[in-house]
Amino acid sequence: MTRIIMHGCNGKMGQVISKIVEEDNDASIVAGIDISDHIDNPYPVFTDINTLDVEGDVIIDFSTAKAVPSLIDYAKSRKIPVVLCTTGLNDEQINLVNEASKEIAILLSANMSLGVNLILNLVKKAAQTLTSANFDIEIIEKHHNQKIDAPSGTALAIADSINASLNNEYSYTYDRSKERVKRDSKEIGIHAVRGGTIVGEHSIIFAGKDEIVELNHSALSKDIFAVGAVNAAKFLSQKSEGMYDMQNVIEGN
Ligand SMILES: NC(=O)c1ccc[n+]([C@@H]2O[C@H](COP(=O)([O-])OP(=O)(O)OC[C@H]3O[C@@H](n4cnc5c(N)ncnc54)[C@H](O)[C@@H]3O)[C@@H](O)[C@H]2O)c1
Ligand SMILES: O=C(O)C1=N[C@H](C(=O)O)CCC1
Repeated sequence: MTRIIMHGCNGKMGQVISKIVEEDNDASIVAGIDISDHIDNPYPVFTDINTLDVEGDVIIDFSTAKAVPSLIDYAKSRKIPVVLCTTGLNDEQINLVNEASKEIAILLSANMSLGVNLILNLVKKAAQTLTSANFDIEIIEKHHNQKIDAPSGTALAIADSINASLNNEYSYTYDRSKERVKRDSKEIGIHAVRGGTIVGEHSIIFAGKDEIVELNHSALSKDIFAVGAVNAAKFLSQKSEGMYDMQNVIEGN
């Protein structure tokens, strides 16, 4: 039985995970943490992480980037692994996470779904083949109107995966309205759309002379992220210090 502490338990993802775990015989949520305590949960909820006195095997985090430093401090002090799913972390917060992974197990992933993690691999092959024939690369992501960060963590992870396969020679362009110039061949355009209840859509467009190759992923419910996060929590609860990602969970190593 994996004992989960749910950080951000009263948010949209925290509540989806709470439902998924209720039907899971191998996991339970033993405590939640949320600065907003307006929901009745079947586990105790703490509004301040430093008052949490319930033992757990792993923390799942879906909160906000600002909450990450105190979460990491707590996890280090208790030696608890963290599945970090919050997006929009700045460089300082990412450095903090990387440093902490020398002491505890951390799994950092902008997208917990199987499909997006497959796409992170597929884009590498597509980018290598198509850029050698001068194809341009653009990424469009669409999310609900409650999302704070833009572009999505997933769009950035896809761009990073492509760029790594191209010797990190590409730069990212987020806004074409500022300059009246043609696009550079070594750039990846990244564009965000926000509206309604769109769960999450990502399109990677490779546009060449007279042909276009497009890879698409559509999330039809938040359950796909929750299932991935619970699988990751079970996996990570058994691991010692280090930095992990969803590839480790999918491959079981
Ligand atoms: N990795 C993925 O697969 C994935 C999937 C969905 C969402 N996300 C990311 O997860 C994050 C949360 O998404 P959401 O849709 O659940 O957002 P949400 O706004 O519905 O929930 C966030 C929750 O965190 C709580 N919170 C804020 N500050 C806190 C603090 N200091 N301590 C504890 N709790 C705090 C809020 O009160 C809220 O209940 C976002 O960054 C989002 O981009 C990642
Ligand atoms: O709903 C969100 O917020 C999501 N955020 C992640 C991102 O920023 O990539 C993953 C998809 C859902």
